[in-house]
Amino acid sequence: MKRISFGTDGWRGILAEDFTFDNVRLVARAVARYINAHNLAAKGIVVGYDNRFMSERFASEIARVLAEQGITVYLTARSTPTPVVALAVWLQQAGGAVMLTASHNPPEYNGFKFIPEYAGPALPHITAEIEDNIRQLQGTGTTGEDGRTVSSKASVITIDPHSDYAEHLASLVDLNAIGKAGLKIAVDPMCGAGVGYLEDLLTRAGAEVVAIHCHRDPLFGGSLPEPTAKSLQELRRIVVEGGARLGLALDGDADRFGIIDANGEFITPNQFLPLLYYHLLTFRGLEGPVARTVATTHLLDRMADRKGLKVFETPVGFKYIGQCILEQGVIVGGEESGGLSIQGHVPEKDGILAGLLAAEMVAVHGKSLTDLLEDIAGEYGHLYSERLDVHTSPADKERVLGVLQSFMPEEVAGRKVTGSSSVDGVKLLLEGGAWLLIRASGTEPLFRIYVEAESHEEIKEIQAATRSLLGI
Ligand SMILES: O=P(O)(O)OC[C@H]1O[C@H](O)[C@H](O)[C@@H](O)[C@@H]1O
Repeated sequence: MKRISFGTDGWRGILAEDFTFDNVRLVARAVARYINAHNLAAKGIVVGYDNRFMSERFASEIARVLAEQGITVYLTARSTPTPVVALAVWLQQAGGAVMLTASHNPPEYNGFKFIPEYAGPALPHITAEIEDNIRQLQGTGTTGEDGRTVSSKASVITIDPHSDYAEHLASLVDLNAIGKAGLKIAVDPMCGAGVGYLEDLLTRAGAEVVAIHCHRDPLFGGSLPEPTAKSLQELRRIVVEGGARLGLALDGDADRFGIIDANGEFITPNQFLPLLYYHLLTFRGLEGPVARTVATTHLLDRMADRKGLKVFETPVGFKYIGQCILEQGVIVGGEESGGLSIQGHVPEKDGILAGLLAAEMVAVHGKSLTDLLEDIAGEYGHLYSERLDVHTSPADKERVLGVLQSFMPEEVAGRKVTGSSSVDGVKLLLEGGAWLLIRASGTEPLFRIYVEAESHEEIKEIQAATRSLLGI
């Protein structure tokens, strides 16, 4: 059996292979120990789940195990997005949450996220404590207990935070403007836990909504519940043929966003984050720093620099961005993989919020996102970015990790290395404003090579040179 560990965002495993009832009970016991050790049992814990195979059964088993350990459980009445479960921690003033989801992974996976009391993804010292608890429980042989004979010491209360969440979002987004603009918007929740959320909020705002993939399908129609350009072809077609002003998509647990503009172009997170920061600074008149991961566009830095504002650069993982939202007063924080949140919201990424903000921007500026991008390029110049995911064999992975330990070339593709960072993986800043980052993914068995430069040609050259330097 594979060692149970929490990666970039939670423990993920293949159903029936690693993700078994025994293991889920074990991890739930480990979380219970954490909650009890920190005197949070009386505050209770929220348990939510996505639309994956048997997620509801896993969730009720977790609820049972936690209640047996004397912890009050707030179990969601139906599948619920990760950001809604995070908000429920605030609403219930709970001691944390467990969210059953493998996010955008293939259908054969399920996963277990722990959201502590602060309502964002768990920081490494917290997941390390839970992992220690797992090892201790394994050591005492209590691993696979099914505990059915023990009676619950605490109650399991059913909750449905949908309407409170909708109300909260209405305080963060200008729904009136969306309604007034009479936008037609196509929505694709990709059969995930976000089904019903964007459709409901946009319809209530007064937009005309066309929605696809609004039913539960644990196989996600044969593709991945990941809102990328590749997987949003159908949404793209509906936007273009149906004359919609936007296409908005979510991943399997609705914490990530995917956006299609009126002309059918996929707006990457690295394009959307600067658009949003620009909107908040100029239109909403907010003034405050921004947080981005080390893998996310430096266009944000250009905007912040112009206003003398700070940029927080974090390792990959929204857990770090969430902390900047909580502690550094950033007005927006996000990452290239499609996560963002803003001041006033939970420090958890929220694809529903991101989609609504995109609609607000189109409504209030009266322009498409592509046109707004051109406006920004006029002021701050063009920056393009691309990520290459490179699979390696386990042996090659070790070799590449070894090479990366002292990877400091003087130049890459004929461009001098002018600076470096080891916040996460190896990041090299190149003359002329380009940069590259190589790191091992914490959620998939591969390396990611991220490059940002002023042209696509430059990106290709830097990618090729990096691959040949690393031999991958
Ligand atoms: O690059 P990885 O380590 O695979 O992480 C990619 C992404 O995985 C999850 O979705 C996390 O929630 C994100 O914060 C992270 O950016």
